[in-house]
Amino acid sequence: MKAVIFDLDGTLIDSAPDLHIAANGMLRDEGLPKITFEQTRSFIGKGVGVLVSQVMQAVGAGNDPEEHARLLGRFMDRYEGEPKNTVFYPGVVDALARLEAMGCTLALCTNKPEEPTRIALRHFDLDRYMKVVASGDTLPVKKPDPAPLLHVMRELGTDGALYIGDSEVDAQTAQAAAVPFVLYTEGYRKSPDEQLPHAHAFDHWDKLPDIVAAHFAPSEA
Ligand SMILES: O=C(O)COP(=O)(O)O
Ligand SMILES: [Mg+2]
Repeated sequence: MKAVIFDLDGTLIDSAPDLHIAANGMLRDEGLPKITFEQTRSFIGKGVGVLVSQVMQAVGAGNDPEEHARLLGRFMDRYEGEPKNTVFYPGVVDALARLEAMGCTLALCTNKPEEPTRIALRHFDLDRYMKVVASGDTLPVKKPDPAPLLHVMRELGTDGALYIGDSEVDAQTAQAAAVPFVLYTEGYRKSPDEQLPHAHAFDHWDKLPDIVAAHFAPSEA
């Protein structure tokens, strides 16, 4: 099986604008100061719980667990609707269609919680491509733990795959799962691309089908 598993935020879709609007809306409700777009962007990748902790830390709102749970609830109330300012990265839909036509089996492994993942997949008509979906709360652990990625592979019934993602968390997850990692360089990573262990990298989705084809091509030997 040619299994290709994708990250969501920063890889297929640029969701940072909606996450930023939800974060600043929550802060405004609480009478707390705003954060910058760059701050929000840098807080994406480890799930909404970590994002809200980092927002609280950035505005000096402490780290009390009850306060965190309350603010997370307020954040989710604002985030969970239809995405309004989230867009595909250029070329994603064509690339997914080409991969499918090449006989690849596609799946998703994201740290975004199940409900907003479901809404985003439906909104962007991505659910038709993804045979298996693991979200941030599908298992008790999230990426960079390898369990969610291994879970997707088990559900697909394969022991080999490629993982496509944009961040340090995705690179670590793939490494821990012993799955080759393909880095999309235009997402939310904070380190230079050479510091993220990867088998291949691409900066435009037009380039991914050839990378996948070469990876799964039978070797000459
Ligand atoms: O919810 C997040 O923090 C990131 O989600 P991702 O795993 O799709 O990048
Ligand atoms: Mg990501």
